[in-house]
Amino acid sequence: MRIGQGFDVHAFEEGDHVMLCGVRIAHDRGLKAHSDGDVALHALSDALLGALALGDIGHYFPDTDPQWQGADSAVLLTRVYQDVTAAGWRLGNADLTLICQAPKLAPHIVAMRERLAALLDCALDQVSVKATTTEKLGFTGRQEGIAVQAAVLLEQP
Ligand SMILES: Nc1ccn([C@@H]2O[C@H](COP(=O)(O)O)[C@@H](O)[C@H]2O)c(=O)n1
Ligand SMILES: C[C@@]1(CO)OP(=O)(O)OP(=O)(O)OC[C@H]1O
Repeated sequence: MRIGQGFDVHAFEEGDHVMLCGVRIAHDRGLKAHSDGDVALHALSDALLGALALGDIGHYFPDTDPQWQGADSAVLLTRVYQDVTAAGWRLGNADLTLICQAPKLAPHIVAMRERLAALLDCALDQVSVKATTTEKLGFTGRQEGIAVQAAVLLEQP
């Protein structure tokens, strides 16, 4: 077994939605990024890479490369997971904590888990998505951005 963890932050900017775990969520702000800004998929991708000591997504998909401008982070995650499976590993389980004061994420948790399960070709109970505020403290509490922590366990089939 291998364990990995990932962490990512993106700041809010003007916009009308955020992408989280591949799900489009209406909001009065967007997330500033080179890609589509899916901070949750970035943290998860980093956790998968970290589990196998393969580096990070900035190394795989540099934000200086126009190829990844506006990229769908689901495509990036899929590429990362292809490398994981090609190396002989598969997901045991993943657990994500999404940290923001807003938007309210509870109504979207099931859709996010379903999307992750589809992207990682696994069962729903292998992917957990949780949300927490920081009680209005810090940059997430001031609604300046969203942070995500991800943990994964990989197994060899
Ligand atoms: N953006 C968020 C943050 C939290 N929730 C849910 O609210 C509940 C209370 O959160 P705490 O800050 O006290 O940890 C909890 O059940 C979260 O799932 C949310 O929906 N959206
Ligand atoms: C995804 C990539 C590539 O488009 O850019 P961003 O969307 O800015 O995201 P980040 O988490 O800063 O780093 C990974 C990237 O290089």
